Amino acid sequence: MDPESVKSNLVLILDYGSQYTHLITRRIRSLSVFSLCISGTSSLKSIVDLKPRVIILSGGPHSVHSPNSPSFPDGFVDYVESNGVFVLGICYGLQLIVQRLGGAVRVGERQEYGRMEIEVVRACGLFGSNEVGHKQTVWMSHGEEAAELPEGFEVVARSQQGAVAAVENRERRFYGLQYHPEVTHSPEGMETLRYFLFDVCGVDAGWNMEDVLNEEIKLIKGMVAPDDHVICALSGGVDSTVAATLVHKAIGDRLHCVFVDNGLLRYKERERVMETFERDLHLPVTCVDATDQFLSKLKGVVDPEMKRKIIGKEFISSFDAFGQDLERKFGKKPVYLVQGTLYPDVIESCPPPGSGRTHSHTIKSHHNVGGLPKDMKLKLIEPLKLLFKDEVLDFASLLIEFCS
Ligand SMILES: Nc1ncnc2c1ncn2[C@@H]1O[C@H](COP(=O)(O)OP(=O)(O)OP(=O)(O)O)[C@@H](O)[C@H]1O
Repeated sequence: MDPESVKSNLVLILDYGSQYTHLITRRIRSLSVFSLCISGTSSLKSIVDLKPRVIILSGGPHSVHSPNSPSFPDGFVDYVESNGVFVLGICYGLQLIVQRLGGAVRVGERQEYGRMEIEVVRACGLFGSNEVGHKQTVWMSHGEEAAELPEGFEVVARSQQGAVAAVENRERRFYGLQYHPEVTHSPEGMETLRYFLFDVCGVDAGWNMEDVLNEEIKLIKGMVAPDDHVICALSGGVDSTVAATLVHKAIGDRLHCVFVDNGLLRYKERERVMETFERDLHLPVTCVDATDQFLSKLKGVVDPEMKRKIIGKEFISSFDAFGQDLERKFGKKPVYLVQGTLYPDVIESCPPPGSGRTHSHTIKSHHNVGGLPKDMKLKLIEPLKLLFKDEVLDFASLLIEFCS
């Protein structure tokens, strides 16, 4: 699928702090549809800029009645309606829709936690061809419930206790599930997400790792000028190795990898790592023996936090020295630093919604040794920053095929 089609089928998750939000993102991707997760309190502009086809409002630990409970921005409803964007609220997300569109949410007499049975009470795209009367087990986790629906909304499923379990307003393209379809305790949950995305919203599937790989190579080639040099610090772990292999595929030997032996490696780790890089991955790597440098600085230090800081600082100084060597050799300072940042690193570096801390749109990159210096001149290349770990493993298998 070409990058434009991927973008035009984007499913955007607005995160209200549920422990399952990443799982929703992951589940949607497993249906070959690209999805991104941003804070539920993001500005309207940051939502509009992404031009999502579908928006999912996640669950969260809040009450819609709390004064500081997180919500979508003003103008959101107008925006989605005038652009034909479909919206699905899950748990707290459903309650937000109900409350903000003129219905009422109250503390339920029947607070529901754990496995429950729900019954379809009205034929609806969310449940595909399942007819009225179809029962399924779902995972509930809510204290409040939709007590009055906004005008034009219909209940399409109820729990065994009679609480609202699913709602829709087809005309306005708003849908809601009080339960969590993304968890395996809702065995038919994936089917429901599938019906919603493909039958209700008409999303096209087709996002795949091969396209991601080709697109990343294209991006890196476009970004790094022909006389630019790039550094990558390799730990021997999956993330930096995959990132480096990809960048090497894109720019060849203008990538310079460094592996630092800090004297704290496992038995024969240095030999094993270097052999893997050279023999199996054909990745040129310089091994820096900094054992004395690290161990002399760590001598006598017992506080673990202090040790961590010293190690971080010494790593940075080893990378600096490596950069200077390259500058002497090529007559130009390296311009970029490759990092194996993953999507969870990116998401986790945003403050949780409702925490009172402001959401930052500049996502900080925190995947590095002991923190990068604030005045660092190197620009970052983070080719894996939109992928989850298991996606990186798929990506790696593909990359190995691609490189062999
Ligand atoms: N011995 C080392 N030599 C060079 N760089 C290193 C070394 N150890 C760690 N790094 C760098 O620091 C980053 C973060 O280190 P950390 O041990 O937290 O890795 P990680 O998050 O598990 O990722 P990875 O899978 O790449 O190891 C690594 O990705 C790598 O860029």
